[in-house]
Amino acid sequence: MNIEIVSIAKKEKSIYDPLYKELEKMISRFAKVKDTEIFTKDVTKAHTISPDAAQKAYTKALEGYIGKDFCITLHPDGKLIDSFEFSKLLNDKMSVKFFIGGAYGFEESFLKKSNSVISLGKVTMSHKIAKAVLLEQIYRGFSILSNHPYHK
Ligand SMILES: C[S@@+](CC[C@H](N)C(=O)[O-])C[C@H]1O[C@@H](n2cnc3c(N)ncnc32)[C@H](O)[C@@H]1O
Repeated sequence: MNIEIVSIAKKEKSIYDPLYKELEKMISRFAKVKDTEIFTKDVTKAHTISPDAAQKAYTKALEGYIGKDFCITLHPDGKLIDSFEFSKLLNDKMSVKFFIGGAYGFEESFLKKSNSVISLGKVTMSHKIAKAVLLEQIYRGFSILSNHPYHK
């Protein structure tokens, strides 16, 4: 199975990189994870204009990715699900794409194009922390599906 995490984020070194690597290694027995970070010139410019302009720029930057495969968008106001429901989203899929937004989140039209819009909890996290939590839930989800003791 292939998983791609597409984030509105600058391609730069992060203190979380070793954690991402470790979690991706754990997941690798179940799926291959591709980590795609996108931050276009339009996004940089839109950030100086308004939150609406920023959201529109995110949609434009991500339009080549949404609509292909099973698309799951992470959004603080999305459907609050537990790890068992999360695991069902991974079940029987060849390719899944997860989307993590920028500082201003997603515009409604982008959310409507997603197959599923989920919340990882009622708190708002930075995109970098959201990616770490997402990776851990992906590993936990596969552990649930394969009855591996990690999830207990
Ligand atoms: C800094 S947050 C954006 C906050 C923005 N005010 C909003 O309402 O979406 C950046 C990204 O991290 C992800 N994120 C942060 N907290 C989340 C949560 N509790 N559940 C799901 N995704 C979350 C989302 O993809 C979000 O677009």
